[in-house]
Amino acid sequence: MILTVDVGNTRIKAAVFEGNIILENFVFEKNELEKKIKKILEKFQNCSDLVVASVGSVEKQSFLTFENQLNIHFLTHEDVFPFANKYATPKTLGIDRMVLAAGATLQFPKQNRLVVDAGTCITYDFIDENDNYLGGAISPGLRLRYEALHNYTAKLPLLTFEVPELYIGNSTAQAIHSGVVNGFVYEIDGFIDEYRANFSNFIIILTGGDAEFLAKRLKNTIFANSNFLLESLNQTFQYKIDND
Ligand SMILES: Nc1ncnc2c1ncn2[C@@H]1O[C@H](COP(=O)(O)OP(=O)(O)OP(=O)(O)O)[C@@H](O)[C@H]1O
Ligand SMILES: CC(C)(CO)[C@@H](O)C(=O)NCCC(=O)O
Ligand SMILES: [K+]
Repeated sequence: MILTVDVGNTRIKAAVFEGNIILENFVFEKNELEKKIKKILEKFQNCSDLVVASVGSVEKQSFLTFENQLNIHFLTHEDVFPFANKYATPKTLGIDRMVLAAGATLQFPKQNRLVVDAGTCITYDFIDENDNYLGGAISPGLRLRYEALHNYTAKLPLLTFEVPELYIGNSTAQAIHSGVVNGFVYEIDGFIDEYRANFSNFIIILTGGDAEFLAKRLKNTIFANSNFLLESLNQTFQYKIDND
């Protein structure tokens, strides 16, 4: 059994795998990290390896208390990945994006792949059919957009996600919901259209905290899987074992 941990900028997600099957999913806050992992390992005593991708402030040290229970793999740029990294600044590429790209490369061989991760930030990652990672885009995620409008103005309230009734928002609240939620959907559809116009033989994978909502709203049809990063962590680890 493998315990995979995704430390995002907002929260931590984890899953226990037996082969390719998820036995259980977990979501928790950073300050609960040690307590929660301890609990997971009490329940799943056959876990042999812990695989972590962290883009948050959690460092490798936070996992070392579990070192005598199982092997710790804190993924970095030094690990082996199944694609050629053509990013101009490969060392600053987020480890979550590298893991997503690895999952896309391994799961969807010999085709162009676009991974859209709608989390704290929206990230777009493109790996071509020859397994070259080319880059993509980073933009503010849904909640970040609501927060930015409030934090950087005097008059805009902090609202939480609500599906707008209209695209012509007829009140402050409806205008904000329309701008944030419709803008978010239009952005993603716009990017997908652009990629589709330039590449054929093409798969789009959608994941992240807002994937479920998006899957219903996008005009483009896509492969949506909220667990794609955790599944990709499991696959990246298997790949590392086979190729190290
Ligand atoms: N309970 C929740 N807490 C925070 N965000 C949530 C929650 N449920 C859904 N979301 C949505 O998920 C988005 C954050 O996504 P996610 O949890 O994947 O971010 P994250 O933990 O920072 O991960 P990553 O850094 O990998 O994007 C927010 O925009 C928000 O709309
Ligand atoms: C963009 C985020 C915050 C998304 O989680 C993460 O991948 C990150 O911190 N990336 C570093 C910058 C880059 O990927 O080029
Ligand atoms: K993200």
